[in-house]
Amino acid sequence: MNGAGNKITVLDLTDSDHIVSEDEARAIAVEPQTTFDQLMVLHAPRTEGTVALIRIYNTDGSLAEACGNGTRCVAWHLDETQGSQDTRLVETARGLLTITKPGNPLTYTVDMGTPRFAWDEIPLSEPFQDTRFIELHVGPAGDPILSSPAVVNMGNPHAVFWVDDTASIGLDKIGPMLEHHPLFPQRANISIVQVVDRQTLVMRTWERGAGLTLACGSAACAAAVSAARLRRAERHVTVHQPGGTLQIEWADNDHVLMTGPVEHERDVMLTDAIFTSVAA
Ligand SMILES: N[C@@H](CCC[C@H](N)C(=O)O)C(=O)O
Repeated sequence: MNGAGNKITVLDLTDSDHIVSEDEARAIAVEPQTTFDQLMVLHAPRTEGTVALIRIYNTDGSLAEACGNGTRCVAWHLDETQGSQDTRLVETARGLLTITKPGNPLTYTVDMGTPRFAWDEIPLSEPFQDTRFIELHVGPAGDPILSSPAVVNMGNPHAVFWVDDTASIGLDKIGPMLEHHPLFPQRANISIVQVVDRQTLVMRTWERGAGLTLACGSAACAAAVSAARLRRAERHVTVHQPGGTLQIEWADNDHVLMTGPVEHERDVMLTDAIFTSVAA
C-alpha cells in the first residue's frame, strides 16, 4: 500500500505467534513486491478494546514507535478483513491510537496522541531548556545551510528545520548525518519545512531507518506542532509532501489529528521461503 506516497507493507500475523526479526524485515524490504519504507506487522490484540497490536519496522530492520501513514493503511486492511468500522483502537509502541473515518473514501484520521517537548523525552543527549529551537547547525557557523531546528517527540523523535525552499537542500546528503548526530541518542527523523502561509506547510523528510521518503505522517505532525509553537502557523494546517497531502490539527485537548489518504497497490502471498532464507 501507500499512504500519501509513503511505501507501506502490511503483514497480517494475527493468526500466528511469529515475531518478525530485524533480518526478516530487511529481507522483506529488499523484495521488489514487498519493498517498504515501513512494515506494519499486525498481531492479535493484547489490550482490551483494541483490535490489533502493531509492530512497526523501518527498511533497515529497526523498530519504530509510530508511523502515521502506515496506521491509516492498517485501518484500510482491517476494514477489508474484519468489516468496515467507523472507529477503531489499535496498539503500537506509542500507545493506543484511535482511527476514525472523516467520510471521504479511502481517507482515515489517526489520533497520533500528544506531542512531547522536554529534551529528555525527545530524547536529546544534552539538556535544552527551549526545544522550539535548539543549537544545531549544518555548514559554516556564519552562514549555515540549516540551523536551529525545533525538536519534538510524536512517539518517535523528530527534528524540524525551517527553510525557504525545500528543493534547494540536499537532504539525501545532510539527512544521514543529522539522523546519526550525537545529539540524538535514538537517532531522529529529519525534516525540512517551508511555511507557505499560516495554513500551509511544504516539507520533505529523511526518515530514521528508511531514508528519503515521499511522505511521513508523524513528521507532518511534528512540523505542524512546531510551526504552531513558534506562532508561525495556525493549529490546523495542510501539509504538502512530495507523495501527497495531509491535514494536521493540533486540537485543544493537545492531541494531534492526522487525516490523509491510503492506496492499495497489490496483494502478495509471502511464502515461508522468506523466513527460512533468513534462518538458513
Ligand atoms: N513514515 C512514518 C514514520 C516511520 C517511522 C520513522 N522512520 C521512525 O523510525 O521513527 C510515518 O508516517 O509517521
